[in-house]
Amino acid sequence: MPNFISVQNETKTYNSGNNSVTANKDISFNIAPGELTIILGASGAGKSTLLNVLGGMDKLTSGSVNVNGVELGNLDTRELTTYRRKKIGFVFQFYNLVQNLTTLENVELAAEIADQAMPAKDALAAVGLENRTQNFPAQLSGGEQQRAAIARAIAKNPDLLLADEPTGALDYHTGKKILQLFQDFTRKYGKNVIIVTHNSMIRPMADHVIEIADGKVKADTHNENPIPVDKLEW
Ligand SMILES: Nc1ncnc2c1ncn2[C@@H]1O[C@H](COP(=O)(O)OP(=O)(O)OP(=O)(O)O)[C@@H](O)[C@H]1O
Repeated sequence: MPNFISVQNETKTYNSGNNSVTANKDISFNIAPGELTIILGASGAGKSTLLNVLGGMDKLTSGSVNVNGVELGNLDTRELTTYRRKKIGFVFQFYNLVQNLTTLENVELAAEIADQAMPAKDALAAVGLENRTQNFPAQLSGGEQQRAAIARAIAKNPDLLLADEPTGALDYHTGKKILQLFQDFTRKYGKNVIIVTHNSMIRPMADHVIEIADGKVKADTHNENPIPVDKLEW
């Protein structure tokens, strides 16, 4: 089976004034279609940089990053914007919902920019928020806001769902329910999810674990039998 993602010698250097930081150094790995992947590493290891490159929010400095046949290094800024809008769903640690729009409107807004969007109400039902569609983000708990953010991401019907520390602001039980949604999403739709985290305790839930340290790949392993999130303890 061809790879869904192929990263070869990806390097990302940030230059500001006289300073330059190489956040990703010669990173290489492959991801198969339908995999739930965890990118694991300590703070500052370069995880968010890698996720931002995969999601088209940042341009790689050198190497090659191919996502579902799209060679990201060949895209200009406009093409990268189209890629980001149409192909990728994002979930962030602090939800990033638009505060003056209702839950439903937040999801509709994202669905509008995608080509094959799912109805916003269906996406909200998939995350168990069908009864909160008219509430504003401030009227929802943290866990509910993250559900809304996941609904917003999956409503785009993306090729790839990227989540950066999606449980970082949530308590243990709420965080677990959110992780369950990601696992359900991959299993139900056969789509790829990549979760970036520093929490190594959740690694058994993934099909594939890529460990990053000091901007490099430290380990690249697969779980033969990933554990359902409800069986996971940490
Ligand atoms: N836009 C930027 N400009 C300059 N340096 C940056 C930028 N983004 C990240 N860096 C630097 O790149 C390195 C890796 O950062 P990155 O955010 O990718 O790490 P991380 O593993 O996601 O860390 P954390 O878990 O704390 O978010 C750090 O030294 C960081 O300061």
